[in-house]
Amino acid sequence: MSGQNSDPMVELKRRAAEEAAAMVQDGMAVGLGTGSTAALMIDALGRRWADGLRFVGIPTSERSAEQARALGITLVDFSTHARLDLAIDGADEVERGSLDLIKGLGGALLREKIVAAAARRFVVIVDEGKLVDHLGSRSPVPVEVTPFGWESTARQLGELGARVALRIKRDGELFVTDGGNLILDCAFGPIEDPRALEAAIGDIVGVIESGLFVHRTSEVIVAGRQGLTRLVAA
Ligand SMILES: O=C[C@H](O)[C@H](O)[C@H](O)COP(=O)(O)O
Repeated sequence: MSGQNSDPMVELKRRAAEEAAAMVQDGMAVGLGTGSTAALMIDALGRRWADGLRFVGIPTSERSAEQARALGITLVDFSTHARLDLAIDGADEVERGSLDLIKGLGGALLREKIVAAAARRFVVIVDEGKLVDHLGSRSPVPVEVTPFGWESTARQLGELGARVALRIKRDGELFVTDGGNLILDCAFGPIEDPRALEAAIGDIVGVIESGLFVHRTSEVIVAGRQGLTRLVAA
């Protein structure tokens, strides 16, 4: 992920990732997100680590763990760090105003949500194309479910008004999360009340977690063609 890229938006996302990485201070416990934008941030942290910054990280996926480890970053878990100073991650959609999110198109939503919930500050980095007026406008809501009975779980998610698709990889194999579960991508269209929908999804037996992140975001760093913008939760 390191090195120069000729795509101007990737360069802007790299700047946003660097700005987020600059928030990490010596001695912090930091949640390390997942996805292409979070990978730019982990790269930026790797450069700071090489310059002498010392912190510990809890990764939100095996992918991010591997990347961080390769950069020499010390990784820990919740047994020693039940509370994190900061977590930094990408998102699939960010609702203007509320800064509520949809996450999980990369399949890491469960660990990402656990890490975000444990963090004193949760900072999100996105490009401006991820900003929406209503969550669900473009992205489905990924829902992690147990493999046992997933068809029944899918039917109940459908009854909430979603078009439900079991996630399959490009090679035709089932997508299986780091936790060994399945993902149901639930297209609801624009969501009027994300908090109520998150609760309704969570009530369905077989659901482990949804990719709706409501009232969790502290700050969003947006990479746009005009430069970087910081949006702060009210
Ligand atoms: O499960 C994946 C995560 O929620 C990602 O943070 C999200 O999908 C955004 O990824 P990207 O930065 O690659 O668009």
